[in-house]
Amino acid sequence: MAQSTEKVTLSNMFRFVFGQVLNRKWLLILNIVALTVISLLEFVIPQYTQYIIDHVIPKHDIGLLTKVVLGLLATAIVLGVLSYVSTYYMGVMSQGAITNLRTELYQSTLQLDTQFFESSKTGDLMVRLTSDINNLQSLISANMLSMIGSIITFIFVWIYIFILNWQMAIAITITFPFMFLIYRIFRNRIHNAFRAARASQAQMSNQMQNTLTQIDLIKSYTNEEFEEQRFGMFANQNKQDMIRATQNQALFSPLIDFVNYLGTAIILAFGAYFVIHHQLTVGQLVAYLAYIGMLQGPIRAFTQILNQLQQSLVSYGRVMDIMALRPIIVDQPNAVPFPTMSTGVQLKDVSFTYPESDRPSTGTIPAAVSHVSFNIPFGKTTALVGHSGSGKTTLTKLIDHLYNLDAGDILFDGRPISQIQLQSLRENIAIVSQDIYMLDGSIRDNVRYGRSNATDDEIWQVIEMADIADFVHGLPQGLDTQIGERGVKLSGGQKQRLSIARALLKNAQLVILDEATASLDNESEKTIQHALENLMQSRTSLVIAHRLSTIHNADQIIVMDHGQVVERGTHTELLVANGPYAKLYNAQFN
Ligand SMILES: Nc1ncnc2c1ncn2[C@@H]1O[C@H](COP(=O)(O)OP(=O)(O)OP(=O)(O)O)[C@@H](O)[C@H]1O
Repeated sequence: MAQSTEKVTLSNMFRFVFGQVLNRKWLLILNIVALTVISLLEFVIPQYTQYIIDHVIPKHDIGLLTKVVLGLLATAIVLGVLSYVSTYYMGVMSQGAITNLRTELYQSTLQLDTQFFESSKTGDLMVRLTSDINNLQSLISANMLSMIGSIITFIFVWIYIFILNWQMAIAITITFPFMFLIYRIFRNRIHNAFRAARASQAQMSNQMQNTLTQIDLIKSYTNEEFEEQRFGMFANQNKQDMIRATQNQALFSPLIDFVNYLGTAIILAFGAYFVIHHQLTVGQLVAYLAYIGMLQGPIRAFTQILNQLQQSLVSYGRVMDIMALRPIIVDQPNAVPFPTMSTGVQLKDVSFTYPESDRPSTGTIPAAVSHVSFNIPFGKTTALVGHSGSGKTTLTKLIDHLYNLDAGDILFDGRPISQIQLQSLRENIAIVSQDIYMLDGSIRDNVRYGRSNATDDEIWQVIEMADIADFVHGLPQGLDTQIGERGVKLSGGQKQRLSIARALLKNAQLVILDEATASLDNESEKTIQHALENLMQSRTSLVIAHRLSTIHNADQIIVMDHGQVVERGTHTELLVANGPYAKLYNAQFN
């Protein structure tokens, strides 16, 4: 997987998030205008009070009082309307931006190579796609936009106090580096604490995900308590990480306040000195202190927002970890569609070792397949047998181009796999494995996943061929019957036949059966065998089987051991040769 090297910095994060808002720039402008007018109106409202106290009451002018009160109410109404407009459109803007981001992240995740998914944890990915993206959403909020105003105020006031009294301005400016230092120290500490908290949240989410999908296993081994403890451990870790973050936040604000008070004390000391020496009037000192207060306001607001920024920054880093990845397996510029086969598939000296990231941390793993050569002749059935771990499934993944080869080549009618368009390749290969995936939906949805534009007639045709038509006819809602997440309402054999119907609908040129009947008993296997024969009929097929009884009739049998081909021939030839195949066979039947 190729990785880009964009840094996780505040400016990159803002560019990334606000990049999503720029295509709605009128909404952004509307919001900034609304927020500015709201601030102005909020400033005006106390002026009404002041006016009534200072001018209306002394004059006993009831007419003026009515006007001023009506003016106050009118201002309040405008304020309310603007506040509604700004909150509503801010929501529209941030939801739109976040939906875009989430969709973009989802799309780029789906594009990634199999290797990425085999080495990632689902729970962690879920957290990145949901709550990490939500954390970015808070960047597009009224608080964040009002920060822009605060920064402008800060700059103006700072320049203004220099003009008023440069000595005191320098004195107050001396406190800024301390604030900056505190900010730097706590920024890292809060950032690290939040990063740890996100990681432990991902572990919690993984644990939940695993438990919910393996609930039968947990119940049958009565491991509820064990899983509860494991979850408790992750939840506790998350609690501690969050407490650490809170502790740092709690320390950070008072420290910044202290430096602020230090500044005020310095101004009071200097100011009083200047007043005593008649270099400053009392009124000027009071005004100066008021301006210092205006300087400190944005700093305090910023320190509060820092917490949010750090959370968002951690999430941004986690989102970018995925956004920055690019799939390695992509179409070459000269790639062509899958050929209409007439000779078959040829594996030539194929070698492959799983990438470093997929391996267990201890021990070295040898090549999963090494120097494998054989043909899968057109229209014939080739069987692949061998001990567990001998590399059979790996070969099917290589044929489906889920991984790049380390060496050698796989040719489809003489055309190298690297020169065939990925989508076209996978459209022309149907894989039925023992892991049956049923979608949350109807029988029709599940079968039609093989070809999205198939008609009901075509669906019935493949259901017929997969020997499951009687069952589907017997259901009250026929094709519309919901089979629920992971097809819980169907037996293993029924699910397998539906997956065969799906593969039949795909009408692929090459069919791969990877232990397709391994999880079924002998009886079910016999009924499915017929469906499988229909699937393989007049197609080029590769069949992996542990139960050797199922591949007697294969046109050729390839025997694998430790990633290498050790024998090949028909069932009869291999029995006569009395080699590894005969050993496997005798072990099963004697
Ligand atoms: N995703 C993976 N990452 C790392 N190593 C893997 C991965 N999948 C398989 N392996 C290793 O590659 C080797 C070949 O595995 P493979 O699944 O191809 O064997 P197999 O013959 O299909 O086994 P079985 O009959 O048990 O399904 C094994 O040593 C296995 O541990």
